[in-house]
Amino acid sequence: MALSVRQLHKHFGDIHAVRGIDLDIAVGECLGLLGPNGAGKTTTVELLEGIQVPSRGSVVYRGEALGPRFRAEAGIQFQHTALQDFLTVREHLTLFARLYDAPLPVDEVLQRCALEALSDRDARKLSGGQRQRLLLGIALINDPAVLFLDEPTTGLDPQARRNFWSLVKSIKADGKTVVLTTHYMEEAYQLCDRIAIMDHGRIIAQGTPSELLAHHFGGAVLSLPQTALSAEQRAAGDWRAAGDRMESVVADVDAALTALHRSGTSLQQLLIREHTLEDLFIELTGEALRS
Ligand SMILES: Nc1ncnc2c1ncn2[C@@H]1O[C@H](COP(=O)(O)OP(=O)(O)OP(=O)(O)O)[C@@H](O)[C@H]1O
Repeated sequence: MALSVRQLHKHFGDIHAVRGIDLDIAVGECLGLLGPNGAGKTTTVELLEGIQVPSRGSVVYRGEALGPRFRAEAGIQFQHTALQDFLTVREHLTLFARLYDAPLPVDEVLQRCALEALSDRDARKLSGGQRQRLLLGIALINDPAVLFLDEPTTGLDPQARRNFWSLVKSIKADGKTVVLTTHYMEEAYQLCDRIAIMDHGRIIAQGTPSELLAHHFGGAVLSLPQTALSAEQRAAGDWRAAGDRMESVVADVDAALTALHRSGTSLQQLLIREHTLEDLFIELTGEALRS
């Protein structure tokens, strides 16, 4: 295992932010931590990074407590406040490279993160996506074995987000272990081999995306325009609003369609789709992820 966590707890005064987490992250795996705001994702990642000290429990990296080996082999993508005014992209990478005994050549990291054309630009003049690529470059400067990305694409436009995903995929292909927190279901689906869903400081489900879906759902999701359902049906609680339509998670599609047909509901505009991770997230936490 790259990282093993046992019975991890973190208190901030009266707030019990992390409440007994057990987690194993295999070498070369990309693990995604998902959860609603305040679930404890950032605190958990900071405990894994050694930035926060657990109130109770242990974090072990390759069989050892977090120590010099972990610090040499971990890469952390910081928030943009870590960037210095007046320094260029290249100067940032050079500055952070000095912190390590055997950093990667700055030019290699520039190329890796598609920053070559921006190397002399003042970091304050970067777009959101370019800044995230610089922060990723800083995290990669020590050629880490394990990379931590905390909400790396929040606030990026869809194109910049996709570009960032391609970069992370190429880094994964090098065999690096990646720990990622995200609010974006598609990001988790695209990048993560395994997903842990957190709520109220606990992991409430974990597995590969397909395992999670297979374990929690049979059947499918039915979708009808709101106008196709009677007020009584809408109030019954089996249907939830999804834009101008209503959706219902059903275990037995045949039985559900027969019941709808018998009740006189028009099925002309019926859509049937597979379950997604978003459905699972809502089912488990009662909240929608930010899209
Ligand atoms: N340094 C701190 N001092 C006091 N409380 C804290 C501190 N850091 C986090 N918390 C609290 O711990 C809980 C978990 O916060 P955390 O930031 O880990 O959640 P999160 O899942 O990352 O949320 P978000 O998605 O909003 O970033 C919250 O109630 C938060 O207010």
